[in-house]
Amino acid sequence: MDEQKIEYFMQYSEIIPNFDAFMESLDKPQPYWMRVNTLKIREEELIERLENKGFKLEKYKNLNAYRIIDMPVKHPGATIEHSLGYYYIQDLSSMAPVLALNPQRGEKILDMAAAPGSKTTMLAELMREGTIVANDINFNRLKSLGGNLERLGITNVLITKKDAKKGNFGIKFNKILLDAPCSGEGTVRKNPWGFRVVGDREHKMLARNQKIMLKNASRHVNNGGIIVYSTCTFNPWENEGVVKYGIETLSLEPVYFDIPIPHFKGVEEWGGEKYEYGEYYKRIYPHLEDTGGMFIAVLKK
Ligand SMILES: C[S@@+](CC[C@H](N)C(=O)[O-])C[C@H]1O[C@@H](n2cnc3c(N)ncnc32)[C@H](O)[C@@H]1O
Repeated sequence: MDEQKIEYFMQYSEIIPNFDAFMESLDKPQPYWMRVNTLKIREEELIERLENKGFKLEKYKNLNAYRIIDMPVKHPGATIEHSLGYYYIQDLSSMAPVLALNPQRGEKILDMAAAPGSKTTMLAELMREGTIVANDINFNRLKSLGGNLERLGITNVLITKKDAKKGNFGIKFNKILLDAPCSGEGTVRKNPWGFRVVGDREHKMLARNQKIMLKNASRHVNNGGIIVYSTCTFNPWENEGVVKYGIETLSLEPVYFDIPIPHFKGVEEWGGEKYEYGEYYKRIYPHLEDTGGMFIAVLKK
């Protein structure tokens, strides 16, 4: 990692537990993870097929998620099984917001910033039946989303192209996933060349937009319904700060939840701000399970 990035991540030395291990992990290439698409194939059948081809896979707990230890191809997407939609390449950390949302058969779910659809496709796979509205503002990313839905054989998703800050979706939902656009610090291992260091001003601007999106999410969820707010960044202004706004200004209620993926609780103080309810939030760090990073909170209306 170059000096600029080292200096950048040092701003989190007080809040990220076992910080040396965290910094070391950022320098290591991130292993690939995959999720079996049981809408198209049985888990055992796919694993047998891939292992016969020379893949070495490690199942993760009772999830249909696997760490790819070794593979006979340069990229895990370069197989016929992938083209057939039998599996989806998705980091374990990115599965956590969907597990927190806990989709159920028959629900109406809005995925407000959905493309390219890692979480939408996982929602569809877990809920089997029901309706998902998958929204994004970026046309090219929406095309990838459409391609992924088609490849995975998912037919219960409506795609919309609205601004999550102000778009009106016409109906209310039982559950909303707001996987918000963020500074993406948790993707630095996956994309070391694409990762851009940003300053306080940009973090604050992102947080402002995230709050506006959360407000729009709150307008679209039924009373008693839940919003899962997630980002793939570590910055507390974009995480605990946005959720604090949801609790104090939008009258949302934090909900305790659990996920089978190692994590730490939310931050209580950083950058001149104090935050309550840390124990309600999950922070997934790269040095815990050799993944990317993720923040997740569940809020009830
Ligand atoms: C973190 S990514 C979403 C990843 C996606 N949930 C997944 O798991 O595949 C954030 C997304 O927000 C979208 N976005 C940015 N600004 C937006 C806006 N104003 N309204 C809707 N989507 C927006 C971006 O195009 C991007 O696809």
